[in-house]
Amino acid sequence: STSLSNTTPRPRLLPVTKTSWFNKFHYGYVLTHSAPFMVFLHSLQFFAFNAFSKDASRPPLPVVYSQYTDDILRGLIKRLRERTEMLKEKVRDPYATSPEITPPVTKMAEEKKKNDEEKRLKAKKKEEEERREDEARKKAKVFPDIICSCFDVLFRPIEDKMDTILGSTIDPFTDRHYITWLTVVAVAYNYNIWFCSARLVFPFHSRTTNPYWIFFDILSDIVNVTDIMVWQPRLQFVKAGDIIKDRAVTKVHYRKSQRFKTDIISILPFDLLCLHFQFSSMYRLNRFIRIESFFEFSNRLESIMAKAYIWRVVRTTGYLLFMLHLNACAFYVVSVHQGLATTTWVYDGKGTAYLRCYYFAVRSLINIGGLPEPITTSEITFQMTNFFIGVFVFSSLIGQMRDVIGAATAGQTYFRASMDGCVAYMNTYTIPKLVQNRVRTWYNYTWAAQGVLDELELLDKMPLVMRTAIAVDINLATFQKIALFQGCDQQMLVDMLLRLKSIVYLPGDFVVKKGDIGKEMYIIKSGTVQVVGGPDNSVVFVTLKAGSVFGEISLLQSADGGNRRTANVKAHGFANLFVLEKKDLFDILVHYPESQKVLARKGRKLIKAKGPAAAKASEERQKGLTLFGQKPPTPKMLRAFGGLIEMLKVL
Ligand SMILES: Nc1nc2c(ncn2[C@@H]2O[C@@H]3COP(=O)(O)O[C@H]3[C@H]2O)c(=O)[nH]1
Repeated sequence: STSLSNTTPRPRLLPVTKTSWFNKFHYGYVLTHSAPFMVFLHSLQFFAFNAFSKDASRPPLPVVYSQYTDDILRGLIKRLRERTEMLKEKVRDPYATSPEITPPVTKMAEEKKKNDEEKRLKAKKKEEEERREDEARKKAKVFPDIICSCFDVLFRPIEDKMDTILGSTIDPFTDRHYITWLTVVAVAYNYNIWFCSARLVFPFHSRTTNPYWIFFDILSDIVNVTDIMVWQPRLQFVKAGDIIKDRAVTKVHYRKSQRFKTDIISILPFDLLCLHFQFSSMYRLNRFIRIESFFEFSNRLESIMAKAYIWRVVRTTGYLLFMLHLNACAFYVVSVHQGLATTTWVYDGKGTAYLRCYYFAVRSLINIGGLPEPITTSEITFQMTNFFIGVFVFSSLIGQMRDVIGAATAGQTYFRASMDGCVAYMNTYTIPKLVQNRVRTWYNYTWAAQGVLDELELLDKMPLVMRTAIAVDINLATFQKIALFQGCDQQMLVDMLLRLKSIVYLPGDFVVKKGDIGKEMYIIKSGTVQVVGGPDNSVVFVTLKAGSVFGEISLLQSADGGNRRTANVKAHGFANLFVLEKKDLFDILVHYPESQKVLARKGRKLIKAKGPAAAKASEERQKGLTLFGQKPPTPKMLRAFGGLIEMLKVL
């Protein structure tokens, strides 16, 4: 075994000759039969070597009696070693290749399995959806079932593809993809109503232009069909307050609707009649009834636009232009019917027909005047109708335009009216010009800074949850940074936000005056205020910036009877402040005992921090600059906080 355990070549004691296969076999036979003799010889040699060796501690050199056996055994050991290594490896990594274990488990195989599973689930879901859809359709007796089935088969691949892009259903109010798509549908609708009517009347069809018309007709039809088959069936809707997002149900809901019927009628391809009759846009007039798609586009666009009035103005202008377009078409028809250039009133056939007729329509409908006198009965009837349409329809459209613009500038109008009213009032009571100017400045600055005079009035009609969302969005981040409120309950901060009032102070205005009774505290939204004192309040002790709180001392010490302001605070530039009234603060704190404790602790700390200022003040008092004359010493303040807590407990 000593000789076998080592793979390095060993010195040979016996000469080895090269042998044939027969000799090897024969040699093996001899080896097995003469084994006892060999063992004896080996032992003798071992003892002799040990006895005569100079260095007995050295291990004996291995003896090879048969090169063939030695090689076989070495090969066997090598294979055993490799196998051991492989098994060790397998213990470390279970995915390692193993020859005796059935198919190798790899990550790729796992992924494939996962994909297959996903595909299977998807197919199952689809099957389930189709089954439910069939059931719902049978229940609802959707019209027209055969057409729907045909379209379903045709559009299934597109629907599947859209599933991955759009999701199985769409929220029609917020989904930007849908609103973009509606723009395409609105363009297609406008193409049909403007061009089909013009093509029907004016000589726009010719051999050269017809291919273009056909191309655009087909394009607009593709848009409409895609809208009906792919987009509309996946629009979510509200049923008994629930938003229905199940594709099978939304599809059936659409197909059951009146709109679907109108849509189907609007895309019936009467154009195919052109194959038999003359090419005309008359066969496309059914496309006009899909007007709801345009209104839907208009409403959705309006709801997402920041300045919706711009779209309203464009839309109303569009209505005006379309009325003129229809009138131009009607004028051309009447002219052709009478005979072009037969009278002075009809179109004389010169120049671009559409442009000339449109010009006539503008002059006639908007009652600009300067028109040739109608002569025949049909001319007089036409002109009279035009005047009536002009008076009623156009005046209402123009009135609508005025409303749209008026609504857009309503805020500005309210601000102007409010300011004018105030100025008139000040003039009545002959208020000094200086004060009047300050009032005007306040109006202008407040409008410029906030875009509204009274924020609370604006939010008043909203439900509490909406007001909270808006207040949190605008001010919570500022509040969380205020040292006094850090560690307070978040809900308490939200409650506070809802009671805040925004107010603007002009440069130099006194926000609080020393000795006044403190009824509210302030948080600076923007701008700066200064704590001032000394003769003529000319000494600035502290400048407070956005996010600072002031006016809290007189509020928090009121339980102890000390409810007077301890300093003068005036606005440095324009200061936009939040006001929190004392009553509101106390009402809120009653519900948050933990935050109340935190606030009391913070309050004590803040007062301590203001200690040096008070010390400075006392120094200055000696110099004649009384700043915090009535501010109580710190221990008293602590008692004040204690008193506040007691009072709140009683409350
Ligand atoms: N007393 C005092 N008030 C300060 C100081 N710095 C800022 N103030 C604020 O000035 C405010 C004046 O009115 P309050 O006494 O209600 O609350 C006061 C404080 O919030 C200071 O150093 N001392």
